[in-house]
Amino acid sequence: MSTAETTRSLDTPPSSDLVSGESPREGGSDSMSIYSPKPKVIGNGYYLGSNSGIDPSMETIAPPAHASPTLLTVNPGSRSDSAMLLGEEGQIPPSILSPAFTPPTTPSTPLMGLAENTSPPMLMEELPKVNCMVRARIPTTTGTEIFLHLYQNNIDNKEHLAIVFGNRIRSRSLDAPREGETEMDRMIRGAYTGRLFPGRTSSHADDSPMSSQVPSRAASSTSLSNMAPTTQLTTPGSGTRTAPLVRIHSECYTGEIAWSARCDCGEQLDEAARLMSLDPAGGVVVYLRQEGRGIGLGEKLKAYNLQDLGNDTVQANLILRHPADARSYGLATAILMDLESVNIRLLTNNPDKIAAVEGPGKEVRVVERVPMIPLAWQNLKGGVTGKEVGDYLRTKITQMGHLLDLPANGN
Ligand SMILES: Nc1nc2c(ncn2[C@@H]2O[C@H](COP(=O)(O)OP(=O)(O)OP(=O)(O)O)[C@@H](O)[C@H]2O)c(=O)[nH]1
Repeated sequence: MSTAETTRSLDTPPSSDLVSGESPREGGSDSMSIYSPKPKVIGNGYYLGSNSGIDPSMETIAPPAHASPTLLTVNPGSRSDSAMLLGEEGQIPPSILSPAFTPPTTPSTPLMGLAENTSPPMLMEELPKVNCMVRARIPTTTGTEIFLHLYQNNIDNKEHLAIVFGNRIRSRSLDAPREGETEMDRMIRGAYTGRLFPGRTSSHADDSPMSSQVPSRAASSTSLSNMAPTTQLTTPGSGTRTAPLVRIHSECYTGEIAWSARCDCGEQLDEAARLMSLDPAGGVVVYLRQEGRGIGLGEKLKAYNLQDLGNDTVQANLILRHPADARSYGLATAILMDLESVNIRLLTNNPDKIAAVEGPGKEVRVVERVPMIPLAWQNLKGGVTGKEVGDYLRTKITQMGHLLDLPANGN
């Protein structure tokens, strides 16, 4: 399934009309982030892992991505490929340390050093507030119909998305009545039950001939509060599975749009969609606009050049003064709560993502992890292959703790 349309930027200012997660608390957005390793920050801005030979006492708060770089002296005893880039004096040429021109707007907090990569992620103190602005039915090229939900939030000005499979999952914030709106307004923003058809006049009643095939949840505030959740707790691996499949997917322009074989992001998105379209419990792809593990597209492209110069995906981020992973998942937690999908089966190999998406108060529960095994490693067609993706996957396993066994053939 093509994902091009889901990644087009529609940046708008954050809305003041936001619906909160279930247990909002006081606090600033600076505490929003979780998940990623905390970098060592040298001087006013260079990140290195704890195996860098740098005095750990120098660890401090990460500066903004556009902060001026500070040159770094590396430990001569641990000279690596990346250190080779640092020049004869062990210093990074200023030309490498250009400011981030596409800094992420999703806030993230300090991250842990690489050696601490497997320790539990810090959880945010407060979930962001999210509001589903509009929803629309998308018939896809595979024949599966999806409902695309567009969200605004109170911590960045990006429009994050939820791609909903099946007809059981609805957004509370979308369905909530808005002051002064007409039935036509509701239908135009997607707050209808069932299916739209020419001449339909009510968002609630569905008198279409296809009504038996579509959801029939009423969309009033009283009926919403009485609604049963779309998910029920299941014992993993047994019984009827009613928890939806969920994929928390981070934007990857290169892998989803530019046919990149450097990563498996496009393959993962397609495979998640395929699995969800087959699953009776339905599914949600929460599509977070945190390109390049949160560093932005421009910085990711620089990281690719550094990879071509002999560094791996983690080293490249570090050389560019970014953490190995700058993402956060509070928005995903809040969106899943809004979709009343609080017991989920999560498609991931990333252990930190599991802990992070559950939220500070376990607002969401991952009742099962469903691994994402690269198609090529299963000898299936359609997978991304090649040296670059092989190196990338190996680094994620060996350095980022991803729960995946390297294939015996070393593919
Ligand atoms: N900085 C950087 N980001 C990358 C690189 N390759 C892919 N990405 C980004 O990584 C993100 C996807 O992360 P992955 O590590 O593939 O997967 P994950 O979400 O951590 O874990 P899974 O749930 O198991 O897939 C997307 O935002 C991509 O744009 C790279 O070499 N450098």
